[in-house]
Amino acid sequence: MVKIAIIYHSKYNHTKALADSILEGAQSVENVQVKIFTTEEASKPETLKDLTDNYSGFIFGSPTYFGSPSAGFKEFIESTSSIFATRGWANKLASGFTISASRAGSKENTLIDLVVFAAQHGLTWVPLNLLPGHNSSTTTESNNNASGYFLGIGAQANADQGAEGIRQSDLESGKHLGKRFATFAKLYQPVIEELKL
Ligand SMILES: Cc1cc2nc3c(=O)[nH]c(=O)nc-3n(C[C@H](O)[C@H](O)[C@H](O)COP(=O)(O)O)c2cc1C
Repeated sequence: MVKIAIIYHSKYNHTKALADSILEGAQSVENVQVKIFTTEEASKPETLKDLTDNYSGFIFGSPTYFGSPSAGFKEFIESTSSIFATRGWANKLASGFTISASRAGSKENTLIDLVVFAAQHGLTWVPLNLLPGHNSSTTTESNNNASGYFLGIGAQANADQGAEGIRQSDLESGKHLGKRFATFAKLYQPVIEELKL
């Protein structure tokens, strides 16, 4: 069974809600097992070993704090140093998502940081592949990928609300990414096996 993991950090549950929507999309794909981890859980040595030995791909999620991944997510990044050194994640798949209060809010920078993290591990990045949803006089924020990101999901949540303040269209984008990533992981599995060190 192909296994994928969603690994996220969230202080106020916005990133968590987005992670849950990705989980829902990924679970709709047969013969793929998907598990969700907080960065705290994922950083434990035994979990890192399990992720390295048994998983084919990771979807990374962090809120955008001051235009970059949160300190919690960065701690997770740094906990993977020994895997980096032994190329334990090389040729597996990765994708990513972030959320912030502003429509833009410097989210692109967070996504780029996630791509660089993945590239340093030799992970192969799966982009969102949704057209920008809200870029004309006839579109609204209720269209998927309303903020028009390409690398991954750049979602928006109102600063004065909990998970109910997240755009529904972003949660739909989450389901899209989960389903797309799980499908990729299933089809890509022979490549991962072929390229195993
Ligand atoms: C320390 C801190 C820094 C933040 N920096 C940004 C930012 O750079 N851009 C932005 O649009 N929102 C920013 N926000 C708002 C958060 O990105 C937003 O509330 C997000 O949805 C929180 O996700 P979480 O509930 O998963 O922690 C910041 C919030 C905090 C607490």
